[in-house]
Parts: sequence; C-alpha cells; structure tokens
Amino acid sequence: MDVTVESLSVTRGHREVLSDVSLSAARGEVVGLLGPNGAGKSTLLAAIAGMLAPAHGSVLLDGRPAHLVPRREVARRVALMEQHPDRDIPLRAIDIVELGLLPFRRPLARGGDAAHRALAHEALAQAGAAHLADRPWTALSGGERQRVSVARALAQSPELLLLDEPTNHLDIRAQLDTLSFVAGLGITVVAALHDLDHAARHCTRVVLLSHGRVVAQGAPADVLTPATIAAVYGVRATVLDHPADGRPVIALDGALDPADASSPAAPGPEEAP
Ligand SMILES: Nc1ncnc2c1ncn2[C@@H]1O[C@H](COP(=O)(O)OP(=O)(O)OP(=O)(O)O)[C@@H](O)[C@H]1O
Repeated sequence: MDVTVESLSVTRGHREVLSDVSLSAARGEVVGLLGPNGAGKSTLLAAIAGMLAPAHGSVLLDGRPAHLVPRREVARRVALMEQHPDRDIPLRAIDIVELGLLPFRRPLARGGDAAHRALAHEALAQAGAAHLADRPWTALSGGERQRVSVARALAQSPELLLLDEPTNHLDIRAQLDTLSFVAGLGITVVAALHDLDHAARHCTRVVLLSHGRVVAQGAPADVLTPATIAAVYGVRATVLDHPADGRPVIALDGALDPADASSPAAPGPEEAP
C-alpha cells in the first residue's frame, strides 16, 4: 500500500499537534518516525490509520483519503500496533491475536474459527511468542505483551503495518528479530522508534519530527547527523560509519546545554572545546 501525507495538520484538544507534515511511504518501504516525546509520532500514526481527521491537508492510502476509507476495509488492510494497548481483559494471548482477525470473519462461515486459530498460532510463532499462547494477557510481562501485540498485527497479513515503538519492552535479541522480520515482510511499514541505531539499520527512510513539524527526512545517513540530533534531541552525538555496511552508528555523548541545543548547527563532539 502507498501512503502519502500532504501538508497534514492535526488538532487534538484545541491544540495543533501536527503542522504541515508531508511524507510518503511506497509499497515495501520501511519508514521510521523519530523525534522526542510529544513530537507527534503516535498522532501521525493514528492519522495515517484514518483514526484522526486532518484539520488541514490529507492522508492518502493508495490515493484515497484515509479517514474516508470504510473502517472495515482499513481494519483488513492496515494493522496498527499501538504503544499502550488498553486490554486488561481476562483473555489468553491466543485470543488477543485472534481478535485482530475479527474484521475477516464472515458471518456463519464454516471452519472459520479453526482457520483463524491456526493463523493466530502462526503469527505468535513468527513473533517468537508461541510459548505464550495459553497464558493470560494480564499475567504477561511488558516484553511478552509486546510480542503478542506484534503477532496480533502480523496475523492480519496487512498491506500497511503501523508500529508505535514496537521494541520498547523487548530484550536486544527480540528487538533485532522483530525489526528484521518486519523489514523483511515486503509490505509498507511506518514505525515510531526511539532507538536511532535501529532506525539506521532497518529503515529505508526516516522522518525526524519536533513539536509536530518535520525537521528532516531522507536516508538515515543524511538525517541522523550530529547537528540534527543536537537540534532535535538536545544531545551531543558522534556518528560513525559502520565498518561492514557504512550505515550510521550513533554514540550518544551527553546532554547539551539548552542554549546550544536550540541551534541547528550545534557542534559535534569533535568540534567541542
Ligand atoms: N488525546 C489527546 N488530547 C490532547 N492532546 C493530545 C492527545 N494525545 C496526544 N496529545 C498531545 O499531542 C502531542 C503529540 O503527542 P504524541 O503522542 O503524538 O507524541 P509522540 O511523539 O508519540 O510522543 P512519545 O514519544 O512520548 O510517545 C503531545 O503534546 C501530546 O500531549
């Protein structure tokens, strides 16, 4: 699925939290949304999923305005893995994954339950969570819940996968496995990420947000520079080329003085006195 966001502004609680945001994600691309807390990443994902109507501009899914695509069609073609899934209901992990398949259920379809259960088990296995199938959701750790949430999104076989911080509770192996797997699916992926190294490794393109606006976007090597990291995060960083493939590797060196951080040309460590 192709995603085009054009001059998008979104208002929440009488406040404009996204302003004039434009980006595109072509079929098969993995686009990372980066930026500090409150920058607007989750809001942008919700707008792409058609859950928030634009105040200005548009979100187009394969050329159609997202908030006008029928919800059932969106539910079949787009999977959104939210940051804080609000599900403290007494269900097992396998049931949570199967719930994601509800939009595909045909009324009175024979054998539908068994087929969906098989799909849900397959997705749990892909997410490295086969062993959690019969465990109660309420008794899972943060990382285990995260794996089940990834499985729920995968079970839908979506054409567009929207992920909100998909790795924040995962151990380092699970982080790599999840992102490598997702990036290898060949579908369009838009993921909000905090880890800049993950973004550099797995994303074809990154979009750096600050205060609801796009500060920079492009290939990770072009966007993740000491100057942009300083300007957006207020952090002094050293950016190295990975010896194997040349991708940027980001070493965080320390917090910048707020006065320095506000300058887009904030010095890298090599220039610091
Ligand atoms: N339902 C809401 N009503 C009003 N304001 C909201 C609502 N949800 C989010 N906001 C505000 O919108 C802005 C963007 O929030 P958003 O959750 O999109 O940021 P984010 O980049 O995903 O942050 P984080 O990295 O902390 O998850 C924030 O200032 C936030 O307080």
